[in-house]
Amino acid sequence: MATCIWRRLLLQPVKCRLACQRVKSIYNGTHGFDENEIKEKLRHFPGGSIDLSKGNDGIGVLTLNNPVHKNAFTGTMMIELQDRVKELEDWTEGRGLVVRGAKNTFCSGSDLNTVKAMCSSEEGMKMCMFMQNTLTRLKRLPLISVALVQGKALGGAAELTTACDFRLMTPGSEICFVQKHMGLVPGWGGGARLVQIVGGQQSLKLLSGALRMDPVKALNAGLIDDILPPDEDRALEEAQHWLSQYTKAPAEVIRSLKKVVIAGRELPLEEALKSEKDIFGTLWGGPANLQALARGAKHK
Ligand SMILES: CC[C@@H](C(=O)O)C(=O)SCCNC(=O)CCNC(=O)[C@H](O)C(C)(C)COP(=O)(O)OP(=O)(O)OC[C@H]1O[C@@H](n2cnc3c(N)ncnc32)[C@H](O)[C@@H]1OP(=O)(O)O
Repeated sequence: MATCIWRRLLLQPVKCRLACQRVKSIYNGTHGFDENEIKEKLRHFPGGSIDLSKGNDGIGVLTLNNPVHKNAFTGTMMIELQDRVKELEDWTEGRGLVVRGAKNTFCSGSDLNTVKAMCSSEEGMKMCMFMQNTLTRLKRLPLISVALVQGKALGGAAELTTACDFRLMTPGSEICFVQKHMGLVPGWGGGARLVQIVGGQQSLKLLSGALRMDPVKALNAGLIDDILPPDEDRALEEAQHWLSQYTKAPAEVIRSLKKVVIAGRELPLEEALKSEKDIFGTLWGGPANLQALARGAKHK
């Protein structure tokens, strides 16, 4: 289906096509998915918040905030996550994003009270489609995102980390796909994304063993990109510093680079190549390009 949407977009004129890349959800009415219906249900399970701060430097910080329950996702937090992702889609100055949990822990997955109250297969599927839509949009944001894992990232939270471009862990933290222990498989798209990140063999081990991945194991498995120094209170600063090596350039350049990678990741080769050409065309002869030429940049 995603390929179908991309195909349709690629038949449109360049300007419109690039604008339309914002249509990024997987499920809609044609799949029998009624977003308003599931949102109405999720509203019955309130608590916590998803906070977004957007820095003047183009770096955002998205905080899962429900520390009394280890930042577990309540129903309203799922809705708020979607709202914040929409806000980020409209943030044209954005270049980077850190996703983290409040109070030095990451997130313990879905709120178990919400899970217990929505235990029919039909309700589970609707929640799963809602979260897949949101996390797919998060992964497709035209900015570079990094999950900062302090403390535990369990179940749905482990899936959330895979919806970021990069993952960082602090010493003592843990990522664990506990779904097997809950009699489940990943449902927020984390299974498919995990395979893209670490490959099929490693994914099978991580999921079927519900392996508890400490930072060293996670780094060796290719699940994370780095381990931060052991100063919990400076972790956000360290993550922002780490991210800055990938975001130091004009916003339009970073955002275009991410779009090229999304196309390469998601489209058949010929379509990805055409998309790359279109994106290239938006930068060639533009301000950043002309300034670099005027500077006579050397890449020693
Ligand atoms: C797998 C499916 C997936 C989905 O697709 O939706 C899910 O994500 S289901 C959720 C999977 N996660 C869990 O099962 C986590 C269960 N919790 C734990 O294992 C532990 O609480 C912990 C996260 C390892 C933390 O342990 P500890 O440091 O010892 O703290 P407490 O256990 O005392 O927790 C403090 C407080 O927080 C409540 N809590 C923790 N996680 C959740 C949660 N996911 N939902 C609701 N509440 C949660 C915990 O019950 C404590 O509350 P109080 O007892 O009221 O103090």
